[in-house]
Amino acid sequence: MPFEHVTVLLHEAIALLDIKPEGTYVDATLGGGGHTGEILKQLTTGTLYSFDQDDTAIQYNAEQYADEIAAGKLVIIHKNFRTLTSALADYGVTAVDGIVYDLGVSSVQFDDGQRGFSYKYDAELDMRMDQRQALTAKTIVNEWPFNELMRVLSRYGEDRFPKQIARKIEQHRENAPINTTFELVDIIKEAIPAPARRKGGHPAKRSFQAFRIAVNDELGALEDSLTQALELLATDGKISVITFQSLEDRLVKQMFREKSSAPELPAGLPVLPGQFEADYELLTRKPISPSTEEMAINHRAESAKLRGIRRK
Ligand SMILES: C[S@@+](CC[C@H](N)C(=O)[O-])C[C@H]1O[C@@H](n2cnc3c(N)ncnc32)[C@H](O)[C@@H]1O
Repeated sequence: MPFEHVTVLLHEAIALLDIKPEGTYVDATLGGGGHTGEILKQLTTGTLYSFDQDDTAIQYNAEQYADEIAAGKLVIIHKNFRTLTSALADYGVTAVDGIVYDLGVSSVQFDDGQRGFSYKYDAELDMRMDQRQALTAKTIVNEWPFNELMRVLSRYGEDRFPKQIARKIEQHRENAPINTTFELVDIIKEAIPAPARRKGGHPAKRSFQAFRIAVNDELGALEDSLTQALELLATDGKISVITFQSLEDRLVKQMFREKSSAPELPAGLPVLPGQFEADYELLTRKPISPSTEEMAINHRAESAKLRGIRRK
């Protein structure tokens, strides 16, 4: 099956890394291998370590980049990127020159009717990026208590009706388990007041996003991984991150801002030059968005934002 994922901000994200041909790089989100391919083109004696937790992405790229893998130029790692430091240490890597993140799910995951990510296809409620993981959307929807459901819906979906949706889920699952995406869509539609149902896109969009983030602990994994990535950077090393929704973007923005701000000066003490400077600098004061041309040909690009940071 062809892996039909159109890479967003391909050149911009890699340009921010300013690749050294002999350097050590990480693609934290291999997917269809778009960013990986771009980095590989620029490496001579350097090495790229590419992570994905999804078996489909791993299999596809193992074939696509068989020559680079055989030559030792590319190492594919089938792990969650929250294990960044330990997974790289397994290969003797303790410092890197650049890391790229292109977050979320790929079009292949989203459009695979069997994976349960989309409200457009009827499937078992799954939503796992990592097929080896135990927790699925079905467990969350059927077993998590009302308060947890409400927290997930309001925090990760910024849903307008978290209480109503959580209540409706609770009522339905008392009678019979909620097994499929379409059953969940119907319950969400039932819970949302009629006038609101017609506004702001598909009524289940926000709730599906919320459950997907919870199943994959996307924000937790990102925070853990970025904390490690910042420490792994060598001097002049860079990170570029593409986000697709406001919660992720806020997290990246805050972490980068904190790292690139000078520590507070102790009152009254003499300060030596350079003593109280931040160790990192922002490469993007404002996030970079895709061009109107890119947005016109790829609707996934519409919400994308790219941020970068450099270790001094
Ligand atoms: C948007 S796609 C990346 C597309 C890729 N940059 C390209 O050009 O084809 C995101 C990929 O990252 C993977 N992914 C997301 N979160 C992950 C995590 N915490 N650990 C490992 N892989 C993750 C997903 O499985 C998916 O394949």
